[in-house]
Amino acid sequence: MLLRLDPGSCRPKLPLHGSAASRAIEQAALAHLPPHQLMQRAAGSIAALARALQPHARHVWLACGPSNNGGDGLLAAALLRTQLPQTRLTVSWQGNESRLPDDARYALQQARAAGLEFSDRPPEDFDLGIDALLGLGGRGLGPGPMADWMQTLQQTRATVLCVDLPSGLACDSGAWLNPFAARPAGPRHTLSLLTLKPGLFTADGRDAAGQVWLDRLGVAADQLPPDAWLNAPDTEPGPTRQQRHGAHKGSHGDLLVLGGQDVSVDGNGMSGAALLAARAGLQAGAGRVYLGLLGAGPATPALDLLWPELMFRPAQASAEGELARQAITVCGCGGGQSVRAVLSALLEHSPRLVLDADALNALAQQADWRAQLSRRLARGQHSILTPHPLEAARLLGCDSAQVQADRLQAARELAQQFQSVVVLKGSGSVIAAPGQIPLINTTGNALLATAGTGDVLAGMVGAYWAQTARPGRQGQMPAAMPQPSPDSGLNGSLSDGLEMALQAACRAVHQHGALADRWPSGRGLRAGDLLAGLTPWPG
Ligand SMILES: NC(=O)C1=CN([C@@H]2O[C@H](COP(=O)(O)OP(=O)(O)OC[C@H]3O[C@@H](n4cnc5c(N)ncnc54)[C@H](OP(=O)(O)O)[C@@H]3O)[C@@H](O)[C@H]2O)[C@@H](O)CC1
Ligand SMILES: Nc1ncnc2c1ncn2[C@@H]1O[C@H](COP(=O)(O)OP(=O)(O)O)[C@@H](O)[C@H]1O
Repeated sequence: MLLRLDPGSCRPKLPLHGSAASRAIEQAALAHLPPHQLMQRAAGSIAALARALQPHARHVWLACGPSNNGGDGLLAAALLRTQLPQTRLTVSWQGNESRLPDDARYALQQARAAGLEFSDRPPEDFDLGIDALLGLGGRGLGPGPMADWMQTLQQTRATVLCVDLPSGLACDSGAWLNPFAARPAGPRHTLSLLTLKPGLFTADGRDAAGQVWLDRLGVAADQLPPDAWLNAPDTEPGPTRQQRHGAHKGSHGDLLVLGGQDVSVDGNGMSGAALLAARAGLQAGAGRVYLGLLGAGPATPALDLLWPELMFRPAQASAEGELARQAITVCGCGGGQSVRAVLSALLEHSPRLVLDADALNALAQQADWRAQLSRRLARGQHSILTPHPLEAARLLGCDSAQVQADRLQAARELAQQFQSVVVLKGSGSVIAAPGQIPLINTTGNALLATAGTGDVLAGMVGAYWAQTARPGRQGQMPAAMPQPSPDSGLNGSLSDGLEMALQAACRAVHQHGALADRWPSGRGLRAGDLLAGLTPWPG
């Protein structure tokens, strides 16, 4: 059965299996099925999707590689020959007949028996291209006919259907291994077979894959634990605040935002970043939002005229005093070097701390703060880190290309090292918690690639967390909080406190991306535009 995956509405939470698990599931299935049955199912599914995508195609080009991915394409071509008698089909095949796996050899025989037209040159004109060059076993394409075909498939304005994975996309990480960019010119679809692969949803994967489809080929994928889950927080509307009556502003949690370095400090004024985070916190439903601007000078505002609900407080006194011990604190947005003045106190006292931007950069510079952060969980204090790839790289002591080469691993490593929930931002944000299977977010797009959207996210994370976890209620799951389901990707050993942090992060990241996905096409998106769309937890 074909399943179309729509970002933002993937429910229930779907498991993602990397190459090793996918191969193990494939081997187990092959052992119980008659010869060639699995590949026949794969070919049937490819042919069905090809017909659905281009029902009136005049010319279909199938580029087929040297092994089973190519076998899928060859067998689909044989099927399409009988299913689309009026359509011209051209097959380009590259491989060594003496080294073909059994299924692929059978597929080549079927394609030849069907009387298909073979050509080493892509047709001048085609309505549908099928990329069946490399799948699970693919490496980057070196120079040669396959690389030329792949480039044709990237440059064409015709629809392209990738079989299992776009050729040369790393299944486990979404890293694009080819020397040319993963930036298709035309509409693109990927039909993932048997399992959904993590690489389709993060790093270069989303550009390379386009619209993702899944066919499990009649094989259950629950035999092996997944390598990741798709992030699908419960978006069913619960009772809205209008439908609840007993609450007061304290019931919705307090949020303290510390950041926004004043321009007088070193000429780098970033007050706007903290204002965005604080406004986002208010709009995402925190009951009370306090704002401490760092490095305040005589001209530092003490009032947000557009959002007078925000309460201004001296930053350092708040970090060291009662407020930081009670509230959820979001620290770092536009903090510059001034963030150093408050970080140590927060790491010591704050029960629930979101660290973003310059707070992460400061941590990267100072080993004793990193050690302090790592010890917080054991002391019952919880932390959420929201790095973009460069901030993650600074924390890990590598460069951002290395982070992007394996985002899942980078997020897992950060979560483990700092005993924190981690949101590694960017296309396909990865959310990880210590010892847990990470999640990949499906919402969001490059409209968010503009200054300040990360500050809005940090405020949202803080606000959702404030509504789910309040000091003094530690260990209790509020009624509004969806309880972890068996398929939630969270194992039983996750403490309630960490679970709440993880759920707040998952929900915030999902909603943040969904706002950009719903934004009218053709209109630019400023970070501040996101604010109007924010809703409190859970309504
Ligand atoms: N068995 C079945 O019934 C089913 C199979 N299925 C399908 O099989 C796919 C997995 O098949 P697969 O394991 O044969 O791997 P695939 O990706 O086709 O090729 C790997 C080969 O290519 C070679 N190679 C790699 N990179 C290269 C490069 N740059 N340039 C040149 N050569 C390169 C590599 O060479 P080597 O690394 O050994 O030197 C190796 O020989 C899976 O994605 C799905 O589509 C499903 O439909 C379910 C049913
Ligand atoms: N191409 C993209 N696709 C999806 N989300 C993106 C993309 N680019 C940026 N984002 C999102 O936008 C936000 C940017 O955050 P960040 O880099 O911290 O910006 P800033 O510090 O300017 O606020 C993150 O939530 C990130 O995941």
